[in-house]
Amino acid sequence: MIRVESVGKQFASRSVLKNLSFSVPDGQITALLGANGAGKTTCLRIISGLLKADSGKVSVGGLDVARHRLAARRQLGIVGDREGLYERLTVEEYLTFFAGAQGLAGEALERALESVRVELELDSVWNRRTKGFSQGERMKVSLARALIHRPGHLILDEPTRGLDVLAARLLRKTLLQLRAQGTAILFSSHVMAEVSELSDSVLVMSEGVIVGHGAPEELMHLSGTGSLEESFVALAYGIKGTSHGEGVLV
Ligand SMILES: Nc1ncnc2c1ncn2[C@@H]1O[C@H](COP(=O)(O)OP(=O)(O)OP(=O)(O)O)[C@@H](O)[C@H]1O
Repeated sequence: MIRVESVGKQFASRSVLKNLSFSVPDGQITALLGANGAGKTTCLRIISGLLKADSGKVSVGGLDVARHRLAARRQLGIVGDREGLYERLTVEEYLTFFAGAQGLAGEALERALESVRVELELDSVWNRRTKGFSQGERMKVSLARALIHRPGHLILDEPTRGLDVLAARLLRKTLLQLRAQGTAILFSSHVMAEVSELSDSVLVMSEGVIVGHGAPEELMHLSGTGSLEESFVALAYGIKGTSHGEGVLV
């Protein structure tokens, strides 16, 4: 489980996260929605230990991220929004490097490599240098890197951005398999169809606070709207959509 408790963050005295609290249970997919600039990436970076919160606490698998950063990171896979691949390395070399950094060696390392190669359909690029990789190829390698040590928790920042239909489908299939294996998954997205299809639970963030939390159907019911998109717009912007797509302030 990932727990975010009363987290606050400011940039140059501007509050970006305000007393934020939520949890991401094991074996569930939780979506984090919000308008541009709502604070999603900041929140994901704090959970990942890449950024320090000014106040509050984050734990991953019971480990406080600020106090036990490395141990918490071992329990976490991260697919970020600006992934750097080492362009001179082949996929196999790149993943071997990260697997080594996670303490994998010998047979365990071989098994881990084999497992992500098959699961993420990496055969055709396995021995290619990553320079010039397409968006879909980059995503698969990033996901393989995140999963190489089989973490119990996975965080993804807009993972389907720029992906074609097949790559997005492979990603969704992988996330559903991981959920079935008990992984706690948190992903940010702007794509409502994908959020509806994948999520057990949705968090709607607006200006650094959670303004809605529940199963997609619950949010639709609570906001009295007929679709997740309208429900999101009502919660995140305070605008209730009409059947013509126009909006009125509530
Ligand atoms: N390092 C930083 N320094 C100053 N301000 C920052 C920094 N990082 C983020 N911000 C600001 O914090 C706010 C939240 O940014 P964040 O990237 O978390 O939003 P987001 O919800 O992920 O947006 P998007 O959907 O556009 O990716 C924005 O106003 C952004 O400009």
